[in-house]
Amino acid sequence: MTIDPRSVVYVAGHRGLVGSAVRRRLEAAGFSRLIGATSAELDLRDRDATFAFLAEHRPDVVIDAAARVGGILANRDHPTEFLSDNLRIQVNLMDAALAVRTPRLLFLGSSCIYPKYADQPIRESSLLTGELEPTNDAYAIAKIAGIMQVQAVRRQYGLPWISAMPTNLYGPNDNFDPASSHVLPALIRRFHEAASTDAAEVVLWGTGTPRREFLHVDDLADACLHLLEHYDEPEPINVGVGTDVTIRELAELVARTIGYTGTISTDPSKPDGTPRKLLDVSRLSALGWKPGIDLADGVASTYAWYRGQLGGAE
Ligand SMILES: NC(=O)C1=CN([C@@H]2O[C@H](COP(=O)(O)OP(=O)(O)OC[C@H]3O[C@@H](n4cnc5c(N)ncnc54)[C@H](OP(=O)(O)O)[C@@H]3O)[C@@H](O)[C@H]2O)C=CC1
Ligand SMILES: C[C@H]1O[C@H](OP(=O)(O)OP(=O)(O)OC[C@H]2O[C@@H](n3cnc4c(=O)[nH]c(N)nc43)[C@H](O)[C@@H]2O)[C@@H](O)[C@@H](O)C1=O
Repeated sequence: MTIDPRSVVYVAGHRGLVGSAVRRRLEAAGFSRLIGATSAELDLRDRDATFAFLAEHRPDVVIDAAARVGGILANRDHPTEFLSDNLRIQVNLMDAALAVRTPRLLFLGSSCIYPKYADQPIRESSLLTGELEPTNDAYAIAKIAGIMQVQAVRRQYGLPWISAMPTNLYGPNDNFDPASSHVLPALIRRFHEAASTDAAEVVLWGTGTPRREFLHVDDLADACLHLLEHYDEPEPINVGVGTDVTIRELAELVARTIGYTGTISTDPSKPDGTPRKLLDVSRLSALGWKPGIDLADGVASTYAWYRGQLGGAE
């Protein structure tokens, strides 16, 4: 299924890590009729406003990259908002898209939808086979509901909507706030500040032993376009790189990239989360897609981007 570059594409959440990368990828592919709205302009939790926006623009394609997103502590400490906001955002968006019969929609979930102790690497068929990781169960349940909504619309209305489940992402426009960010931007900031101040020690949350898989967001954006053109099944499809590292290994890579030579220690009073969540990407590979940015290069370019954002504030 080729997507005509003259299509009207609504990227919900276009200023975020994922949405901004998807926009860049679509622009590079010649799409010129991209629409978007900030959360201040259109709060997707507002059902009437969301219906009015979709009725006005009638997009050919909707990519849902709008969500309340955060790292392990933000998820653990704000389950109410992670459940309620995400349910409302995705239900309103998909109901409004259904009302105007949007022909193609991509819903983005996350690898945290799978059971905490799923067999590794995690196949899509692991969904709903075991207990969730408690630090992000509220968020995961919202995302699982989104997958179900896509499947229900496909079954009842025959629209070729799809869901993709990315692994942990990073890249430009990530959230670098120490309290609410994911691990990779958190470590870039912490090691940068430690190197700048000659700090003797950098402390990692948790034990440093959990394993995570990291995908550069430009690769995810490329995969999103590939899926819109090549994937049309009700099951969600995993998007990852197929390899993972321990958090300590990630920290050592970030330290090397930044030139930090002090001690790296751990704080086991902070949660580890799930011990491992490596995605099985064989279904995506069979569609002819593979990632292009390796982790060391991706960390280096993201660090360069971060420094660029600091400008004169360093
Ligand atoms: N980051 C990661 O590691 C991963 C992310 N994902 C998924 O990718 C998607 C995007 O995540 P990511 O880009 O990282 O998140 P970001 O926080 O970077 O971006 C989220 C975007 O959602 C928008 N948004 C939030 N709330 C609302 C609202 N009420 N109304 C309208 N827009 C809203 C924000 O808009 P504004 O800027 O205008 O406020 C923001 O641009 C999510 O579905 C997430 O689950 C999946 C796996 C891993
Ligand atoms: C994408 C995914 O993101 C979340 O899950 P997570 O993978 O556990 O996310 P995380 O990136 O925050 O942590 C990864 C690991 O890293 C360790 N860690 C060390 N030091 C820091 C640190 O400084 N910050 C953070 N955040 N983590 C740290 C941390 O203790 C953990 O062991 C979900 O809530 C869910 O929202 C989701 O879908």
